[in-house]
Amino acid sequence: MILKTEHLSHKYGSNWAIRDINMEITYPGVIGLLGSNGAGKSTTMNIICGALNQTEGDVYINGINLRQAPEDARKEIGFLPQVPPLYPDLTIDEYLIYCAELRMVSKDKIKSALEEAKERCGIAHFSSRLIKNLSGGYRQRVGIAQAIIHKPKLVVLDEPTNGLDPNQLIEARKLIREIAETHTILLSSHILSEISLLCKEIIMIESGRVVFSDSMDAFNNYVQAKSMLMRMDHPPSTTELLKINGINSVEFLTDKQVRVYFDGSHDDISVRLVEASVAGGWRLQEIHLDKGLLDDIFKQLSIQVAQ
Ligand SMILES: Nc1ncnc2c1ncn2[C@@H]1O[C@H](COP(=O)(O)OP(=O)(O)OP(=O)(O)O)[C@@H](O)[C@H]1O
Repeated sequence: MILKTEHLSHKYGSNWAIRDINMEITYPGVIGLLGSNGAGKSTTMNIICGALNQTEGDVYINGINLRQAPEDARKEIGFLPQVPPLYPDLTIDEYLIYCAELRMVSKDKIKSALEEAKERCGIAHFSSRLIKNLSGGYRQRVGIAQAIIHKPKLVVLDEPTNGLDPNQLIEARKLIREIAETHTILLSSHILSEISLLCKEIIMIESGRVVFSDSMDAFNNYVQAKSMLMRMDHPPSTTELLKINGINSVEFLTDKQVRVYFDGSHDDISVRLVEASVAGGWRLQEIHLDKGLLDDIFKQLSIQVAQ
């Protein structure tokens, strides 16, 4: 068992931020913690990493109770908080050596741990560069390097891809996948597509409670798409679209983009739409499922959980 939380609850003042969070992670890979802003992701992660003391409940890292044996448990955790704890006036080497010492890496192993972490995160060529002179993407790599320098079993990354530009995003995802080959990663995001790109398993929280915990495939089956987005050069009229079996309403977003709402299987609907496009000369350029806004998914899940 890499991570287990039992009845984890926390309140700030008199307000519960998380309530009765139970999770068990026994497998390697990337596990996604998905939730809208304020759902309780950071609170949960801060507690798991020992940065915040929970009001109630227990955390076990690799079977060790975090409250009872914090030093032993923390050896098995690497943490990249939402705001990376970087020291801008240190060089990468100075900073990572400091982190290794904090994580109680023995003196004779610090040099090799440093080289390995830098190598894995692609920052070896920047060893003596001051952190303040690095781009956002490289700072994030240093943040990940400090989280793995002591080779923990569990690496916790709080919204690690937030604020990165498209190229940095691709690089960061690649790095996270590589790290996941040897560590279990718990990664939070409020962006469903980000989680689905990186994670095979997903834990979803809303208003401080777990509303879904299963594989990404199960999640995709669970969250049924009810609409489809289409872009065409010569779209038909609303009346024409409504004649197609299964389509129950139509919304034009622009004069070329339309969202159709349907009942039944989306495979059947897409076949019908493509056939109608060919027959009617709509010049279909794009068609894809619209999974809906994350808020709607949360609502759908919370209603099911409450029932
Ligand atoms: N230090 C604090 N004092 C009081 N309330 C807090 C504090 N930190 C968080 N909260 C509240 O607890 C709830 C959960 O916040 P948390 O930051 O854990 O959510 P989150 O899912 O990480 O959101 P975000 O993605 O916006 O960081 C929110 O209602 C938030 O306002």
